[in-house]
Amino acid sequence: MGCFSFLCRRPIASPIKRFSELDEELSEVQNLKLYSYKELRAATDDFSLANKIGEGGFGPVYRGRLKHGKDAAIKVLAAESRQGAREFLTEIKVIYEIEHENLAKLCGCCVEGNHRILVYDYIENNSLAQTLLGNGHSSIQFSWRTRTKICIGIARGLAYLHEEVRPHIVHRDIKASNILLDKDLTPKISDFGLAKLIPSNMTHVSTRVAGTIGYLAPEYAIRGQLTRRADVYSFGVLLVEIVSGRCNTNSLLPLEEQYILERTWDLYEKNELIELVDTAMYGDFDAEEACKYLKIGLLCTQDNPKLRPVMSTVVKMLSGEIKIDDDKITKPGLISDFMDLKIRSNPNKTPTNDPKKNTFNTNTSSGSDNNGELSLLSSNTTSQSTMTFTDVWDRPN
Ligand SMILES: Nc1ncnc2c1ncn2[C@@H]1O[C@H](COP(=O)(O)OP(=O)(O)OP(=O)(O)O)[C@@H](O)[C@H]1O
Repeated sequence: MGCFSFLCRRPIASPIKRFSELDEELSEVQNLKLYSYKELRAATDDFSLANKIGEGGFGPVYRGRLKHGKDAAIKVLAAESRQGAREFLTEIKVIYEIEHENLAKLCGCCVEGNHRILVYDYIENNSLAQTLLGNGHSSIQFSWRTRTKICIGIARGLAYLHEEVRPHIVHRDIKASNILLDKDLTPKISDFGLAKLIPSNMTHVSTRVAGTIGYLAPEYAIRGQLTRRADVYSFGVLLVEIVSGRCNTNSLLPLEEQYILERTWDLYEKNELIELVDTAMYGDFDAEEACKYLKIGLLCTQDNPKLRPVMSTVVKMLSGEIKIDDDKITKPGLISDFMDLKIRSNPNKTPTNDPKKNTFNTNTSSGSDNNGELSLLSSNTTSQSTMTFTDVWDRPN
């Protein structure tokens, strides 16, 4: 059995050089609210550990109170961040001045010396990864009604990005840790650092592949051809996670249950989809609607991207405005089928169910900054294991 590992080999450019090139682009963003480092330092009590609320691939995130009493989430680009200055700029260019009930609001940024900091509206109830999929570490009860509201909200946010904003925006990293919940549990899509703008005269863009294993559409992961249907695929995976209350991959389960899409398809074929619905609701849900949601998840993750519905249609399906045609569902696309690859954890590492730990990044274009190698980027939330990722992919005989 051939076995090879993909390590992070991205050369780390001098931050000053990277910043000066990108600052020029930043100056083109109109009406950008700039915060001083001093103000953000005061808001977070000198970036104290007590105010730290999380850590992603970008760097640490702090809760802070701004001058006028408004709470903010303050995301500091870490010097060693693998997402880096480019993602900082993308985030600003893509979502600054875009407002929608289901999108996290970027209020402004700080660009002083080597400091690069993003400032967002503070969203009270953490992410879906930390709450619904957080293995009981949250006191929030996700009733069936709450789940439907969350699914429809995310779908609306995506439909807005895909179909209403010009040029259209593909998020590229839709996943449970990028869906934040406000005080009313309204979902807010966050983290636009990987987003791409699709010019109106183009059906797709060819790009370096980035996203998270388990949510990546196979045709995008393999060929790097990005369309809005790649987000639809990721949404489909997320939808099944929300209904089932489990992560897309769980290596602690029996083999046939480990991968959520394989499991969903298997149950769909046996007409037993109800088995997948989260037992944490103790049977208190609308069974027909829950199975319909799972079928919509399957429609969104079909292997042929053209068969996946567009997000405005998904909104209508979820809200019952249009009926779904059961007979039209075809098998989900799985990266493992596509590449004949199975993903397994490094045997020396404790298996993880943390959906936040598998950010995938490969360059399909020539002249890449990592020589076209596949790499797995750590996006750990724990401070111990930042950027040391050595997962192994196995190629079966
Ligand atoms: N606007 C916000 N309001 C409240 N908390 C936030 C906000 N933005 C981020 N957070 C918190 O910070 C954590 C880290 O967020 P971040 O977007 O940097 O990384 P991530 O999505 O968890 O991981 P990755 O970088 O791999 O996508 C989130 O899980 C959340 O708990």
